[in-house]
Amino acid sequence: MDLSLLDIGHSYGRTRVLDAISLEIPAGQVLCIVGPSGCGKSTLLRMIGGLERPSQGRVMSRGEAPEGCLNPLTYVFQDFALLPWRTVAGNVALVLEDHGLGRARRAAIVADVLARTRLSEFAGALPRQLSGGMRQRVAIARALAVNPAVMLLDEPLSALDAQTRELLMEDLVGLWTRAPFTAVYVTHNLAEAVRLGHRIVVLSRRPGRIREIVTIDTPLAGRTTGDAGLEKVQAHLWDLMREEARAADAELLDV
Ligand SMILES: Nc1ncnc2c1ncn2[C@@H]1O[C@H](COP(=O)(O)OP(=O)(O)OP(=O)(O)O)[C@@H](O)[C@H]1O
Repeated sequence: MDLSLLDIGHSYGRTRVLDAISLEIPAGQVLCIVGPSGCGKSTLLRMIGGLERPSQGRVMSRGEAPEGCLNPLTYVFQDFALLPWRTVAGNVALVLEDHGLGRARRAAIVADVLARTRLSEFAGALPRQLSGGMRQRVAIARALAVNPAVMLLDEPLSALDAQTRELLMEDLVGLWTRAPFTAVYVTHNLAEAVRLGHRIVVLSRRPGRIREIVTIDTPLAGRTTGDAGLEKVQAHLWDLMREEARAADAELLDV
């Protein structure tokens, strides 16, 4: 399933948050969205996911969701959003309830996504027994369980330390390489964007408009931290954002 954003604009009261956003989100690619604080990245993601309706424009989908898809647009949040009283397997199984799947089918899906996220041996653990990185792997497993048409990730690695982020990026690349998925990935972190994005959309400060869309042709599996080509792209992204990030920062301090 491909998504198209057609001339999206949005205001909260008198505050213009997004303006003239037109964008293609083709199946099988990871699209990263970067931009200064408060430029409307999360708002745009909520609109793509149908949680909020834009004041102008629309989000269109084309084509079928993948076979076995139980929830076409599925979120992964920064804070993991796991139920503390449910085990790892229980948290993943939760999203499979009420879909008319038999017990065996549900168990097979849970086993499959826990294996893909290397969590099988932690199936019976509770979230509080896990590290932050593992909790986020559970959240990713839970998202994969519904076989979404598009996975919507809002700063999924921001709560994690640098080493854990690195490991999670490797996990995401591995997951995508074995079974390509479609994702929209909002991040502050330009290093994450150049590691994970096939295309990177740079938004201006509020109201967020598209400043540039950067395409990276290097396959995800071939990208490494410290790669000179990627660092050059990252520097270019920062050039696009630096002044606006400073202005956005000052604006927030004024409030
Ligand atoms: N429900 C809402 N009602 C009113 N204003 C809102 C609402 N949600 C977001 N905003 C405002 O819209 C602007 C964009 O917010 P949003 O969270 O989308 O930006 P962002 O780019 O994701 O920010 P950050 O990088 O800091 O996470 C901000 O000024 C925010 O205060």
